[in-house]
Formats: sequence, structure tokens, C-alpha cells
Amino acid sequence: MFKTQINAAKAATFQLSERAVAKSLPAFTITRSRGFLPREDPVQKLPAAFAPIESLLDRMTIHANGKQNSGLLATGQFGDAVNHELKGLNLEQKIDEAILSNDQMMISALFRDYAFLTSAYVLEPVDVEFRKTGVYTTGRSVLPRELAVPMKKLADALGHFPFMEYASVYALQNWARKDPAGDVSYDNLRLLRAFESHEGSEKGFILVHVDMVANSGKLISAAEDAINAAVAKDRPAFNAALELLYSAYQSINLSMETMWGRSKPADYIKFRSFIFGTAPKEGNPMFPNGVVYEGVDEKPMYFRGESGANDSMIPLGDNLLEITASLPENELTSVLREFRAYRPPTQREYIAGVEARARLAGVKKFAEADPKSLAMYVLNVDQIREFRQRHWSFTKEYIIRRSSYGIATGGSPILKYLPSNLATVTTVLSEACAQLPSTSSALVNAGLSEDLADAVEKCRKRAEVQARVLEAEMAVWEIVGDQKRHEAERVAAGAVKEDDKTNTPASGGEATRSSKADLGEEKILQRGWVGNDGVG
Ligand code: HEM
Repeated sequence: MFKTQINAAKAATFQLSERAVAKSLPAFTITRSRGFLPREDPVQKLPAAFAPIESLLDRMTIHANGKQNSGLLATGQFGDAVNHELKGLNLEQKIDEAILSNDQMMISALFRDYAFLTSAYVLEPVDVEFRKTGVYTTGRSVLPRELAVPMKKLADALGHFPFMEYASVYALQNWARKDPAGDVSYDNLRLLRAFESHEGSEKGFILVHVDMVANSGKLISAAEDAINAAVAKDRPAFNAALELLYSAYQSINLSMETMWGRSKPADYIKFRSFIFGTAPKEGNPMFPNGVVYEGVDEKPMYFRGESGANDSMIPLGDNLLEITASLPENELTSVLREFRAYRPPTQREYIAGVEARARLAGVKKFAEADPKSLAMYVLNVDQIREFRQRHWSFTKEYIIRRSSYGIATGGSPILKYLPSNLATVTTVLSEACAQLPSTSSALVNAGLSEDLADAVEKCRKRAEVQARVLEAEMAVWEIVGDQKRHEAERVAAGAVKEDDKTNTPASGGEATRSSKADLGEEKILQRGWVGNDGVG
């Protein structure tokens, strides 16, 4: 009897410590099943002590609770609400307790929610002005201590910068399953936090990312199997891994295509104001003096904004297929590398590890040594090309057609960065195709099935067309770039004074903008319901 009690006590202690260990695992622990999604579904509700935080989040959304323009951000009252409602609450101590508990999913949920409030706070004036005039203005340059100190502490606990980011905030920690027993797939998902609306285009934009990332477990499996097989020189296992990789990227690209219908191009710029960053240090006209985090540092800080550029699925493919090695060393690739620092540390380390392991295992060389492997390699590079091609189309339709503001939310110069990466992938694709026999029948003679030979031929043609179209397009963009530069110089030389006189910043924006050309040109912009191009 006594012995049984001891065993029961031991088992209970073991279960307790097991639970504690599980709780302390990083939210973004990478597995073959969850891939780059958090290891558990995001925490939906904060502990009771944080009710004032949840209340602000619930009331801030522009179309709060389905009522048009009813939220604090719609009326420009959010900043005042933060200043009045959070003063003196002393939630810092509760933050310390949460960090001490080392419950990583809860720490992540707190970080997500404070980051939403932080971006809403510093970018509210930008959005208010943009809705009035179609031109951005400067954001708030001081973050109050009630947001700044928790942000810094939570960010430190997670290994992040204290600002909104893709995985831990806007996208991958911002969803719940409608049916807990159902899949992580678009129709079974709802949004937790929103700037503009929990329905319509902002929801579509975020949840399509989640739907895509739900396929990333297969990517991890395929990457691990491919590296192991290359090391073991196991050809059948290597080919099977590349086939799995291909089917995963196909599902991801199919899901990505649904973006057009789920998040309307005309709506993107309506919630985009809130996902901008405060970087780069030099030349960000929204935050010419950065943002001072009260109670953290007297010196201003600068951070990149939220961007799918911090997603890990494409960098994984770039690294596994050794496309990264073909990227030239220039200003643009250093932007790409800097983006990587805006990921959860586990993903950052994993992606870097794949780059080194694929190189050491000689994944590309091993693929090149066999026609079937090389054909599968080509098909996978083509999937990455397809992703970047669609993505470039998104950027043109969602952003460039509708805003002349030249800095993307992640802080990159859009016109240079995205097409340059697409061009690199296309070159890698053409080079790989060139190593294979050049006709379908020769491919079949080399041992490929007719279907595979056919698929390779299609990739080869797409690479040729892609290179031609991109070259023609870049020539046009260069002209547009020159025109913009000349216009900026013209405005800077003459119209600035006039502009500054007439420019009254939106409530809370401390500085005036330096020139119209910096912040985009005025447009007739009517704000409508999200998800409704006709009204917007
Ligand atoms: C309407 C849809 C989208 C728009 C307008 C858009 C816009 C952008 C922009 C402007 C950039 C440049 C980086 C920066 O932010 O400074 C970028 C980068 C990137 N985005 Fe998106 N994005 C969209 C959807 C997606 C989706 C669904 C994904 C999937 C995960 C994604 C993944 C990426 C990646 C991987 C990069 C880095 C670029 C590269 O490696 O070539 N984006 N995006």
C-alpha cells in the first residue's frame, strides 16, 4: 500500500515536471507535424489581470464588433485611451510573473497583444492622415512606458525585437480553430486580433498565410529526409524526399492563389498603415527620429515592420536547394539576411542550419548527378519561382498600383528587392534545366517517365518566358523609378516650404513630413468595408 502511494506520488511529480518542461518549450518548436506553426494553437484569452489590455484590443479595431467605423482607431481616440486607461495599473509586475512562469505560449500571447497595441499606438496618426488624404504622415515618436516596458521584457524573453512581427504577432499567433477537432485550414479558422476588421480582407490576408504554413510540416520532413539521403548517398530516398517537397510546395502555391479572392487588392492599403515599421534608421519618413521606448532607453529605436518576408517556407527552399548561394552579395541580399533576424530564434537557427547542412551534404551536387533527381530539383525550383512570380503580381496589384510610397512594410525598397529575387531563381532554374537533355524524348531516354519529362519541358519554357517578361518589366520600372526620383527632387527644391505650411499632422503625430514625395502622392481614396472592392 505504502509502496503504491510512493509510486503514485512519483508519477504525479513526473507528470508535473513533464508539463513544466512542455510549457517551457519555445512556442515555435519545429516539428514534422506542425512545421513552422506554433507547437500549440495560439492562446486566445489572457489571464484576468490583463483585462484592460484585452478591452483595448477589442475596442480598437476600426470596424469593431462588425460595426462600421465604430472602433477607437476609426475615431482617432486610441492613443488617448491607452494613456488614460493603462496609467497606474502596474501591469509590469504581472508581466514579470508571466515571464517567471516560463509558459512560452502565454508569453507569446502577451507579446502578440502588446505588439498589436504598440503598432496601433505609434501608427494611429499615420492611418488617420492616410484615410483623410491618401498621404501618409509621421507616426508617434514616443511609446509610453505602460506599453514600452512590457514590450521590451516580453521580447527579451522570446528573443525578439520589441515590435510587431510576422510569426509571433500578426500572422502565425493570431488564429483559432472554429472547430477544435477540425484541421488548420482556411475555412476552419477565425482571426483573434485585427486593426481594421475581423472579417473581410484583413482576415483573408492573415489567414491565407496561416493556411499556407499549415503545409510546412511536410516541408520540414522533406528537407530532413533530403539532407539525410544526400549524406547517405541514398538515391531512392533522396528522390522520394524531393517528391514530398514538390507536393508540399504545390499545396502552398495553391493556397497562395486563394489570396486574390479572400483579400481584395483594393483593401490592402487600408490596414497596411498599421504593419509598417520604424526602420530603416536613415530615410524612413514616417519615423524620421525613430521611437523612444519610455522607461527602456532614452535613445530612439528602429525596427522593421511586419512582413511575409519573415516567413520561413521560402527561405527553407532557398537554402535546401542552394539557391541562396546564387544570390549576389549586394544591398538587397543584406536586406534579405537582415529580415531573417525578425523570426523566432528557433526558425532562425533552423533555417541557418539547413543552409549549412545542405551545403555540407552537397544537396545540389547530389541532385545534379542523376537525371531523375535533377528533374525533381528543377520542379522544386520552379515552385519557388512560381511563388515569387505570384508574389510579385501581388505586390504590383496590392501595393504599387495603389500607393507610390516606396518603402515596404518590412522596410525594403519594393521595386528592387522582389524582382531581383525572382530573377535569381529564374537564372538558377534555367541553369538547372540546361544540364538536362534538351528534348522530351532525350529526357525519356535518360530514364524519366513521360509525365516527368513533360513537366521538365514546361518548367524550361516557363523559365525562358519569365526571364524575358521580367527583363522588359524592369526596363519599365527603371523609367518609373527615374520619374519618381526627378519628382522628389523637384518637390524638395521648390514645394517643400509650401507643403510644410499646409501640413497639419494628425492628432499625436509630432513632426511634419519633409516632402510629399517622401510619403506618397495624394489620392482620392474612400474607405469602405474591407473585403469589398466596390465600396473601397
Ligand atoms: C497580398 C499579398 C502580399 C503582399 C502585398 C506582399 C508584399 C510583400 C512585400 C512588399 C515584400 C518585400 C519585403 C518587405 O516587406 O519589405 C514581401 C516579401 C516577402 N513576402 Fe510577401 N506579400 C504578400 C503575401 C505573401 C504571402 C502569402 C507570403 C507567404 C508566406 C509572403 C511571403 C513573402 C516572402 C517570403 C518575402 C521575401 C521575398 C523573397 O524572398 O523573395 N508574402 N512581401
